[in-house]
Amino acid sequence: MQDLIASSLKYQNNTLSVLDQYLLPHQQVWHECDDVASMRDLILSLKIRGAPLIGLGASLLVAHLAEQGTDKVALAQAIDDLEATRPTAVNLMHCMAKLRIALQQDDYVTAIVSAAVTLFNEDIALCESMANHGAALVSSGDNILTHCNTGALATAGIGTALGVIYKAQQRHGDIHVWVDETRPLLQGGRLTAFELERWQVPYTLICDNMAASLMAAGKVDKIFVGADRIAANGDFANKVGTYNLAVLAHFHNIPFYVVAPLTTLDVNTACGADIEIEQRNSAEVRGVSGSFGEALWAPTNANVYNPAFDVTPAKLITGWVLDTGVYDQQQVLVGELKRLV
Ligand SMILES: CSC[C@H]1O[C@H](OP(=O)(O)O)[C@H](O)[C@@H]1O
Repeated sequence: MQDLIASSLKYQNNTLSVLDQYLLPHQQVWHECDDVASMRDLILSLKIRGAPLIGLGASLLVAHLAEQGTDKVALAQAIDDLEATRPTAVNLMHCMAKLRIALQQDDYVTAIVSAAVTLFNEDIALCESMANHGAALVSSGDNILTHCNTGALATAGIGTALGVIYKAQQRHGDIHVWVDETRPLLQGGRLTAFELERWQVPYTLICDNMAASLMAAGKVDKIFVGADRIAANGDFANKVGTYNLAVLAHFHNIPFYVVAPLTTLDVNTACGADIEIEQRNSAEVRGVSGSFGEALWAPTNANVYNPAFDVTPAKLITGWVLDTGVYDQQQVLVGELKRLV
């Protein structure tokens, strides 16, 4: 398989490597991965994360195993095992479905490798398209609020919502970003801040509970977030805390956009209530850990509610920014999204 290089995932000299996003921004550690158990651990521990990226990482591993001579039965099991790691981000299921089709071909090794490479290169192009469509919605001087991390670290390209912000900054040169730190795993404070600094985009880091007062003070002009799964009716699941922002944006009449590639759209899921929300380990809420070590502040046995995502209803969304264009509520209401796939 050819070399494939992205910000936090690379296949180089027949070796698959993952940048440990749990240790960013203060440590940059790459992990080599050549088996399903390792990839499952990397995905479950969010060392590799981001809806598009986990699908691409899993796909490259299966392609690597195929080239190494793994038999069809073991490859089918690998696809099933990887698909079962995280239930919400549909990009993973999209990628695994493509590999299952490839596995049915006579020359399944070539077909799987070709599918994995295509998925990777397609994602780069999808990011560019989303960014161009989304950047057209940004005005000079905008203060944009974003949640979690949706940049190059989470995709093979420049990202989804953060790709829009990056492209808008290239065009205007005067935007500012409010970055939700995004508890409990701090993808915003650790990863989005890291990426915006790299891109020299002015930003201000805030705790998630500060967004409301910024909106009330008129300091937020637009909100752009990513998605893990968009249902057929336009409802979507995204990092927990996204719904909070959507309700606040609606109350304050602030445009609220979801940015995602078509691989995030799941027309087989009718509405947001049908999206399975990943429940994560209690320890993530009782304290925090990362490259700095760990801190435990809650009682050791504190009961915890820790959904990784929440669901935002279509009625709170101003626009859906996809690689195919921008869609408003009226278009989504009449089923425009379903016609895209
Ligand atoms: C372009 S990434 C989309 C999505 O994935 C993130 O979740 P996680 O960090 O748990 O993988 C977050 O919800 C992003 O908005």
